[in-house]
Amino acid sequence: MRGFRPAASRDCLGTVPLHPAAMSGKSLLLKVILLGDGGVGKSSLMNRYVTNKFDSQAFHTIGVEFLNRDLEVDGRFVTLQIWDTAGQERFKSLRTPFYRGADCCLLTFSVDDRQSFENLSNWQKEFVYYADVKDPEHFPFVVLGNKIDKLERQVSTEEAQAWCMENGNYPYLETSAKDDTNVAVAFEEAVRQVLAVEEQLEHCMLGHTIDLHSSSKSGEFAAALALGHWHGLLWRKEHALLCQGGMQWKAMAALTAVA
Ligand SMILES: Nc1nc2c(ncn2[C@@H]2O[C@H](COP(=O)(O)OP(=O)(O)OP(=O)(O)O)[C@@H](O)[C@H]2O)c(=O)[nH]1
Repeated sequence: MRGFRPAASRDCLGTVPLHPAAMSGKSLLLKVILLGDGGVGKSSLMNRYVTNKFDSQAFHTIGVEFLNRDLEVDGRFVTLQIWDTAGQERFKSLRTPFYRGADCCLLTFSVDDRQSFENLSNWQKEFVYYADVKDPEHFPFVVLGNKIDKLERQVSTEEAQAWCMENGNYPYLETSAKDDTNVAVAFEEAVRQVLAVEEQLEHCMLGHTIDLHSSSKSGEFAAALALGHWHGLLWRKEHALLCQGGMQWKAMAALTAVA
């Protein structure tokens, strides 16, 4: 039986030293959130990635906690703010208020725990509802099958990949926080997914800014699309306030001008 430790008392809350790019305000702050059943290894993945430590007797999380890590992905400097949540049902009311403003959701299960895999849909729905995601089809989810170091699996790679394909074509990665397998790759993939959405948004905004000055039908269509995106991307609003000179600021400024 594992013990409990209130998130607020965890001594690992905090940040690693910022990269110079982050300190100069050129780093993008991205909030990613780890969701999944209690015991699948969310805290272990976060701690492995940020502190490179693994605790075989990890405590259950109560509420939420977060750690920051700076990284560079495809030439972009990013400060990743990783939010670890309590997976146990009894802590639902403590974790859900923290979903809003997330840029990416890492849906996590354990490959040796079938129930945790079957609960992925519930986690996805809970996130969409409490994060108030207006456009779930385009929200960047990444699915992690953790504990692949364990010999007895209850979920095959093929089955997990099929679920990802059917539920939004999400990237799927198999990880082990214990062995440090694919942990960095998983968080980098989360960043890539967010950046891909950002690039689409920026591309879209550039197009709309030009078209809105036109009185043509295509201009009207572009305006409708722009406003559609505005509503679809309202979930980003709070996050934009947290960004440090990243793309969101530019995108939000453009959207405000359009609206
Ligand atoms: N073998 C193995 N054990 C792991 C791995 N990741 C985590 N564990 C163990 O699984 C147990 C649960 O890990 P946690 O990281 O606390 O799980 P969690 O998802 O954060 O759990 P909650 O805080 O209850 O939501 C701990 O005993 C960990 O040591 C892994 O990759 N392989």
